[in-house]
Amino acid sequence: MLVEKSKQQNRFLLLYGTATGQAKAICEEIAEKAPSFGLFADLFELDDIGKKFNFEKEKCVVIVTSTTGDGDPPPNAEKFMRRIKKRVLSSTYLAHLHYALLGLGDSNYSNFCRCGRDMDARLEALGAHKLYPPGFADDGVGLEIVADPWLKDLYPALQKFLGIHPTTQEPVTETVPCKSHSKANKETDIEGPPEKSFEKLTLSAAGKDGTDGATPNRESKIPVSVIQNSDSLTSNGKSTEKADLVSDSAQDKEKSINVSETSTSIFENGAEGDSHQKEEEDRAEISTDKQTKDPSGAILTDTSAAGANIIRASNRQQVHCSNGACVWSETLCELMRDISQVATIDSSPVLTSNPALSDKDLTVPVLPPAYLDISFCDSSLKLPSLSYQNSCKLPSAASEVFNVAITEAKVLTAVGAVKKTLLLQLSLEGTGIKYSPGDSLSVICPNSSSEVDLLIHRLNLEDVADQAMTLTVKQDTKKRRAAVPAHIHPCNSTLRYVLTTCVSIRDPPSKALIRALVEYTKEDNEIRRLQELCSKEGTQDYTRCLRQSHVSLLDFLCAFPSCLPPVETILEHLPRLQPRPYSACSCQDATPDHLDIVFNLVKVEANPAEGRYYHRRGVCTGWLNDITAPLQRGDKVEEAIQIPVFVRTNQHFRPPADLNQPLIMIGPGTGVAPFIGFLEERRIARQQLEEARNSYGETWLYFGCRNREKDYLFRDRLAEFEKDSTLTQLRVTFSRDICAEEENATGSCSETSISSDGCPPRYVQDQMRRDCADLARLLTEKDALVYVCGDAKNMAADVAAAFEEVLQLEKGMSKDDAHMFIMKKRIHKTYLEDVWL
Ligand SMILES: Cc1cc2nc3c(=O)[nH]c(=O)nc-3n(C[C@H](O)[C@H](O)[C@H](O)COP(=O)(O)O)c2cc1C
Repeated sequence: MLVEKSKQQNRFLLLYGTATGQAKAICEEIAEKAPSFGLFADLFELDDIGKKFNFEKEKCVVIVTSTTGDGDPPPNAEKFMRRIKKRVLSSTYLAHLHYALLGLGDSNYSNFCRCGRDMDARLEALGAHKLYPPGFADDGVGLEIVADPWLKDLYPALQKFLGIHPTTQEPVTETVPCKSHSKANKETDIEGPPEKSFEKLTLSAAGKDGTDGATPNRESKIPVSVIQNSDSLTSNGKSTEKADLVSDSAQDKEKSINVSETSTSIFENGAEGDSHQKEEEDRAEISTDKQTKDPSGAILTDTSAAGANIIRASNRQQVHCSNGACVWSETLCELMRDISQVATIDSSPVLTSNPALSDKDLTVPVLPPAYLDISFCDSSLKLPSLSYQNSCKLPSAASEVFNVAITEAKVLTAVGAVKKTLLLQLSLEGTGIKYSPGDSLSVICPNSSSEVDLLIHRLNLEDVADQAMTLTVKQDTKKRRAAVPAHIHPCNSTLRYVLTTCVSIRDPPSKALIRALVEYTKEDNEIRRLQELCSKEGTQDYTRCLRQSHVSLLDFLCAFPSCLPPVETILEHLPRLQPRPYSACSCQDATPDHLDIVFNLVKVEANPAEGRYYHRRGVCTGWLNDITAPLQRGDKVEEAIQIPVFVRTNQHFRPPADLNQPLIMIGPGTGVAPFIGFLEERRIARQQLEEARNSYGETWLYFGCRNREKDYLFRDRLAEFEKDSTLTQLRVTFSRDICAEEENATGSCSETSISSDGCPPRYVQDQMRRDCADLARLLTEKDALVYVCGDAKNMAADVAAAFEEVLQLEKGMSKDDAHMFIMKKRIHKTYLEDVWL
């Protein structure tokens, strides 16, 4: 049908570049809505250029692209970028083309929306014309703040350009508002103008205008009693909605990656690990730091294993009353209180708007059409060998998926350290894996079994969770291009398996999901609050309450006890569970048989005041910690502990081939990981090239941690690198070792410098300022390569600011000039970041 319609003059080309699926989801939404505006989209990846579309012949193009890595194009936009960047192309090459562009990025990264910006500049330089100004949406504060208005302007701009009269628009038929009073809007919204992707809810005094039934107008009246109810609830609110990543298209399927045998055993290991873990030790560690690179943008945390045990041991009564959902939720809350001694749910900030929205009209998204049907076979299923996520293409995979054995698990931090840091040694034997320092290894992990248990319990699905499940597309769905999400097995699997391995249950619920939940909620005050949270007016509330507080689906459902959605709705909206990348902390030339990764065990405590009702750990780090518990204890394991992994290459963040080239590496905490590989490689190259000994470029490393005795990672190895001059300068700062005298007494002199006030520098950037003469010389005279690895939010920006200060102080540059100097280095890829949120 699409092909046929594509021939029509109301067709446009719709292209996306994505690393984790958000740009694709936005494009799918555009394609879905286009027919309502009399338009038809041909949807492709940017890198389908030359294969599925001919850019030279297109006249109207819409592009949505994210940025990944360090300002790089996503993997499926690289070829496109190379094509349009060809120098031979003239300034009129694309003069026939009109385009609209939406860039996605995150302002926590230095190169905000670099790919979108570069693409826009390049298209313009090639003579293409903008349909209207590009949008650059920030995932750090909420994509929809920019994306929604940009999307609103898109259809009229396309209609105008393609000469489609606005009156030829089809009505939006899927607009259905909420259940009780807002149910009233269903019918009226069906009539509503198609450009409205939101339905309007108007509040008025009770009884003034049939508050409960359907009203003929678009604006329905919500009784004051309801408003007061919603006010009496407790909560706060915040930001952005992550686009759903649900429907990966069939074309994404690549050759089957069968990791199920291992995956299954690993998931069992996970559950086992849950019960074995050293709770005492774990409880001593409290950290809210996000340590792993998380492509989905979600905090990596995990449920306490104790939860599962409590749940398993509990007597799960199914009490049916007029409000069954409520009963389930209360039971759940009881369980959660046991786990974490949390306060009562009704103290949740998720429940109260701030600033108050109770007296505001709300513009809420149209009800996304339901499109999945689920059926269960009566008997429980012994899971067959399943391919991971239904063989759906894995983002950024530069290699096949391999099952690798964990041969060693070492705790690098001392007892009492604030965070526990683990080093895992992974055997490469028989895998053929090739990697270079700077590359990452993505670990395919399951969700926490206890969290899945809790979710199944909350959704009242225990009876069917282990039965054979079949997912199909609803016959009468209004969703265009509806398909079972490509990363979910449509049959021969179980709900427990899908919730464990295919979908992300830790992300805050999207606005589209919240809108759908309205339909399955009984209590008026909860309905109103759900409407607020998914409304345009509640954007700030959504960001604060859900995104910034890292509220999970389970937290959210606990806050809304009368909400009991069918699991199909949940599966329609949950994003795909993403693999977690970790920098290689080794060098293949030095240790060909294994690859090391290092990470902090992420922990987030329950905090009802922020809407989190249960203690959790990183999805991946918690799991890895559990399954390696025997290795950490030094126990002998009979069967190898295997995990599925794949390699992610990094084109730029790698040591220079030329040993003469000076480099400055900044890697506090686990940010030091890639530099261990860098230094190993340089050491070997230096040994091999005798002559290089005389012209070896200066090699500086800045490392920072809290305490010298507790979390100085790789202390001995760094000392060895320093001793054999692989490292020419090692600078280490300790943020919590405050006494300068003590430092002097115990520290090695080369590690840290004491200032005239007797205080050692606390952070790497403090130390950098003290080295300003050397750093300025290295930057301006030697064009040293700079590598920064670690936390994006604070450290990376502070380090860049420190470099700029150094240039101002030592070279007399103005603030702007210093900024420009570093900016140029970024553009020339001599200032590189590998950072995470
Ligand atoms: C590993 C990683 C690197 C990123 N690097 C950048 C960056 O350099 N600049 C930027 O603006 N955003 C960066 N982002 C943010 C993404 O562009 C943003 O989250 C976007 O919404 C993702 O869209 P996608 O799912 O379509 O890839 C990065 C995200 C990840 C996970």
